[in-house]
Amino acid sequence: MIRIFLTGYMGAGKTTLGKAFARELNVPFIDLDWYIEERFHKSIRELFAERGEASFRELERSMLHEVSEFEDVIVSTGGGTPCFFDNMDYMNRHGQTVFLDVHPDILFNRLRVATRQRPILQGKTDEELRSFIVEALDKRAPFYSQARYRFDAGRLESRRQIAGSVQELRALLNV
Ligand SMILES: Nc1ncnc2c1ncn2[C@@H]1O[C@H](COP(=O)(O)OP(=O)(O)OP(=O)(O)O)[C@@H](O)[C@H]1O
Ligand SMILES: O=C(O)C1=C[C@@H](O)[C@@H](O)[C@H](O)C1
Ligand SMILES: [Mg+2]
Repeated sequence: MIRIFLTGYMGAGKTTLGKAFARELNVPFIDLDWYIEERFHKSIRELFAERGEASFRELERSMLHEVSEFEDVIVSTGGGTPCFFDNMDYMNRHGQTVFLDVHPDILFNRLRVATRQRPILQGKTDEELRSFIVEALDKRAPFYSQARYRFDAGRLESRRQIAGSVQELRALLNV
């Protein structure tokens, strides 16, 4: 049985790598953000706006529990998922966990072109975004570091790099 949770900050590559990894292993892929959006027929941005973050986190936790029941699955979590409740511990008990560790400069370059659909980053200037990322990584490090594996996902900028990263991840997890 393969049940793997990919965690990491926004833009770390959870969705990109998770999708490619699942295809390689021939197991279903679930992106927790997409799963929530489908279930509630609303975007993450709308859910944040309508319910507020605290209520979103409750809902995210219950959806995490739901997808953790599946056998043979690659789950890409939301960027904040590991940092609330006992979610990290829960994932460690239910499968293999990976922290996609990416340098803040790379995250900045990836995220500055895509802040619109990410409610937490919306409306920030470049300088605000840069320091926000550094501070958030600092705050979240104690949670992300509880993942069983750490993987450098800094090379996802082309199909070739994604394919290479998939092979490296496969070797790390021995699957
Ligand atoms: N087809 C592609 N071609 C080139 N680069 C890509 C492609 N797909 C993804 N990337 C790169 O991978 C980065 C990681 O994005 P991704 O959406 O996978 O992160 P994430 O961890 O899922 O973020 P979030 O928590 O916001 O959902 C992108 O910003 C982009 O730089
Ligand atoms: O880092 C975060 O807190 C978030 C990341 C996204 O995946 C979404 O789950 C949402 O935008 C919150
Ligand atoms: Mg994603």
